[in-house]
Amino acid sequence: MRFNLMLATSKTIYALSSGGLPSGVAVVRVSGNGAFRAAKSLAGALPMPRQAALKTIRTRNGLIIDRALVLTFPGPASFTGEDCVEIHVHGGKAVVNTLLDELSSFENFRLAEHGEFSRRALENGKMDLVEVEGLADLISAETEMQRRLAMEHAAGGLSDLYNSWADRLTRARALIEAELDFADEDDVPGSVSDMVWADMKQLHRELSDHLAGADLGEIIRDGLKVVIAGPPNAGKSSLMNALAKREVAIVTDIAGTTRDVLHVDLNIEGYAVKLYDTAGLRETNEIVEREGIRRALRTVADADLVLSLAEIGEEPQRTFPGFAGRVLAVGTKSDIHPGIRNGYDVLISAVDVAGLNELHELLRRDLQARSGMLSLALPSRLRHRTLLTDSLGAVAAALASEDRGLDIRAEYLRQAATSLGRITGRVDVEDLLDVIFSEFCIGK
Ligand SMILES: Nc1nc2c(ncn2[C@@H]2O[C@H](COP(=O)(O)OP(=O)(O)OP(=O)(O)O)[C@@H](O)[C@H]2O)c(=O)[nH]1
Ligand SMILES: [K+]
Ligand SMILES: [Mg+2]
Repeated sequence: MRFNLMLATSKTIYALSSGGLPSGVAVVRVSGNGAFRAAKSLAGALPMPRQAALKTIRTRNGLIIDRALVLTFPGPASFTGEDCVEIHVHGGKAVVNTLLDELSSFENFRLAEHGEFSRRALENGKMDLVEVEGLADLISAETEMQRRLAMEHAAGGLSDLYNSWADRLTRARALIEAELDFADEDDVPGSVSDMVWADMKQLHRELSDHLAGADLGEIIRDGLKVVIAGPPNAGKSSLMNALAKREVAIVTDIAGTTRDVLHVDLNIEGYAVKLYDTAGLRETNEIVEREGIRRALRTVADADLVLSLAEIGEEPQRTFPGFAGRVLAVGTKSDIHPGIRNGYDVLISAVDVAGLNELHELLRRDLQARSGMLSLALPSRLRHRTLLTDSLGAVAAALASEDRGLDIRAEYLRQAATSLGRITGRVDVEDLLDVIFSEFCIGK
């Protein structure tokens, strides 16, 4: 790990780590080299590390704040890597405020900044960047699939993969260096290159497959963007309200009712779905409506899936400018058009729910088809995608420059490993020689 322990002189931080007040219990967390000193002052003798004890918490003036569970976690075997203390008080606003006030009065103490406990964990090598991101996602996860994806990241599944790839790149370079530097000596196996490049081809495949999962990772994390589009009065806003189970959008029989893009978050079978209602598409000179239509088309272009609505009997639009994804043709108002079925993927009515269940089922199946692979070691952020693309590009460049010098090809592999290292925040320092010496007995 590159990060060093430069925190010896830094401040001890504290914060309310549990949710909003009032609550049954509130957890105040303290981290830093003053944590135990403060805990002793507040609670008297401290319990054994990692064991809870019920203590009376007092200000330095002897005022009792509360009776609370106190836990200590000596560094470096703590979340942040520093000495940490948890105080579980009753979750009253005044209780917590008095405790935080008291903590603020200790020398070199201050309120933690956003994410600062995790940041210290990162700086102390307790977690890498992907794990920190995973933890943040885990805390904000609202659907089961978001939770599972975040858990995979927080638990190091993705980091392990990137580290193993970075190790392979390092090893490949070590072998190339060996070939360059010690080509005359007997101990270096012949045709090392063949081995290296076969493995790099394989790595290239694994990287591309992994990148192909980025769409899904981002969809699970950010939600599938489903956009309702179609002509005025098709029943778009009525569908939005029916799926949201509340009156999000204004519904009238006036064509051109919706102007702004409206949005609700849905949870469909554990997947997050972002549903958008848009202005009815038609030719118009009315300035406000035109702007609404421009926004509608922009939203469609950014969609993962479009629900193209048309009142039964009308032709649903099958393609949209700038959108290459899946379009579901939805025939609306089935209650007043009985018996017609052809030309639509699903028929719905905002006044009875039969078709809505079918639409729900289509969405569920679409999401499941996208997540056909069940491994959730997927990149889930643009940052991951960008660096993975860089890494893949560098491996491809190394593979493609057969007619160039080995040193140039090795340099590409170094770049590939650096990009992977940037994802985890673990940009490898040079341990090339270690690898060489461990694999060959060059120092004879
Ligand atoms: N009978 C029946 N009427 C419907 C249904 N869905 C919508 N309507 C009616 O159709 C009219 C238009 O509905 P909206 O939901 O406002 O249509 P929209 O596509 O959002 O229209 P714009 O926002 O103007 O583009 C309203 O009078 C609705 O009550 C349905 O399933 N059955
Ligand atoms: K309308
Ligand atoms: Mg509308």
